[in-house]
Amino acid sequence: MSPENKQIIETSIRHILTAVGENPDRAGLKETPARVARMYEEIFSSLEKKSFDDGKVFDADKSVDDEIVTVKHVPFYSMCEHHLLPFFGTVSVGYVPQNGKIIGLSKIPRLIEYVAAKPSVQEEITSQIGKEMTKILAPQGVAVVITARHMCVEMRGIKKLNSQTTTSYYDGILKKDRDKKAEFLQEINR
Ligand SMILES: Nc1nc2c(ncn2[C@@H]2O[C@H](COP(=O)(O)OP(=O)(O)OP(=O)(O)O)[C@@H](O)[C@H]2O)c(=O)[nH]1
Ligand SMILES: [Zn+2]
Repeated sequence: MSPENKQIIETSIRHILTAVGENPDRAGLKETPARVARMYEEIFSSLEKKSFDDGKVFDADKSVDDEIVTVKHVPFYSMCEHHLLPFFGTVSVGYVPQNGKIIGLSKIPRLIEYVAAKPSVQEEITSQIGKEMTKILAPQGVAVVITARHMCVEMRGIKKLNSQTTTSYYDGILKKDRDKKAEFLQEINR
């Protein structure tokens, strides 16, 4: 983020603090605008990256095409685009390789972090992760299941504490083949 844009955030946070009735110059708040600017740079970092460029792919033996690769319950944090409050939970990603192409296992959590690091809604990050997996690997099939808690639902408004939202995206063989889909779901629910 450019120094100019960080300065804009700092000034805006000062305005917000004043508008809600706070004194932005009191000791506890003095550093807050700069802190918030640094935080936004971090949690919205993917807005400055045009695309995900860290999906290392390996060529493995073709027999891997008979497997379902599942990386499950990866924690994530994002910010809802309606209220700029956090929503967070876990993501499980499964795919069936094609032509022996497999992705480095750490790259799936990296992809999740990339997709989540911007204002968003849960449904969109679910399908974006699935579509990125397809772009990187051209697998026979992909599945993404996200379960999350939304602070905008829990701490304000309707105030439904501990409620959870689940979203899922299926493509290819994991959409069409009931047995494969059931195997994936059994694995993530085990
Ligand atoms: N579908 C979906 N909705 C979301 C997500 N995050 C927040 N929302 C919802 O976005 C909606 C925004 O509704 P509005 O009526 O414009 O805003 P609001 O007056 O603050 O709504 P309430 O939260 O009902 O008080 C709310 O129903 C939120 O629960 C998300 O990831 N997906
Ligand atoms: Zn919200």
